[in-house]
Amino acid sequence: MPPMTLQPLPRGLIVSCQARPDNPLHGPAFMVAMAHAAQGGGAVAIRTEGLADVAAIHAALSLPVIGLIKRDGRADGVYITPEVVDVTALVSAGAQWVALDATLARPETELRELIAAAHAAGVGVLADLATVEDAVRAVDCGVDALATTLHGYTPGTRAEHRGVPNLDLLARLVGRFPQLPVVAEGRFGTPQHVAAAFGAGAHAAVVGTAITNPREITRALAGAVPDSP
Ligand SMILES: CC(=O)N[C@H](C=O)[C@@H](O)[C@H](O)[C@H](O)COP(=O)(O)O
Repeated sequence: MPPMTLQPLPRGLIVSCQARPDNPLHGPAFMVAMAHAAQGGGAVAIRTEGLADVAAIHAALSLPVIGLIKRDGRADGVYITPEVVDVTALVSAGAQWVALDATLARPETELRELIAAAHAAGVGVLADLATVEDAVRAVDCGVDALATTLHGYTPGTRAEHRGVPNLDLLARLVGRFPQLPVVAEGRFGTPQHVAAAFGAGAHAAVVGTAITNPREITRALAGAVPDSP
C-alpha cells in the first residue's frame, strides 16, 4: 500500500521539459528556463528526465516534479525508468512522483519491485502505458496513476500511431479505473486537445513537444511551406 504521505498528483496541465543529448536545448539550464516559463503559463507540475534536470528544476521551482530516467539498450525495449536504482536516485534528486514504463513488456516481479521502492521512499508511481491490458496489470500491482504516454511507441501499438492523441484509450482508462487519476499524455499539442482530454475525464494532461521542443515545432511548421513551383 502507498504511504499516507503520498503527494496527490496535481490536477491540470503538466508540462514535460525534456531534451535528449542530441537536442540543442539539452541540459539543466535550458530545462529550468523551460520549467519557469511553464510555471508562468499555468502549469501545475513538471515532468522531466534525468537526475540533473530533476534536481535543478526541483531546486529552482516550487512546482512538484514527476521524474523519470530514460535508458536505452534493454532487450525488452523498456526505456522509461528501467531499474529500481533509477527510482531511488530520482527520489534523492527531488522527484515527488516517478514515471515508469508499466506496459506488459516489463516483467511483473520487476514492476512490483519498482512500485515498492517508490512507495518506501514516499513517492507515487505514474504508470506509462500503451493499452488497457497494460493498465489492468499495473493497477493490480499497485500504481497510483495511469498515463497514455506509450500508446504508439510499443511494438504492439506502433502501427496505431496516428500523430494525434489517443482519446479513445484515455476514455477507456477513465471508465475502467474511476478510482485512479488518469493522465492524458502523448501528442496532446493544442488547446482543443487539452479540452478534449478533460472532456474525456482526464485528471491532468501532459504536454511536451508542443511546448518545449522548438526543433520539432519548427520542423512541423517548415514542413507546411510548399515547394517552389
Ligand atoms: C514516448 C515517450 O518516450 N514519451 C516521453 C515520456 O516521457 C516524452 O518524450 C514525451 O515528450 C512526453 O511523453 C510528452 O509527450 P508529447 O511530447 O507527445 O507531448
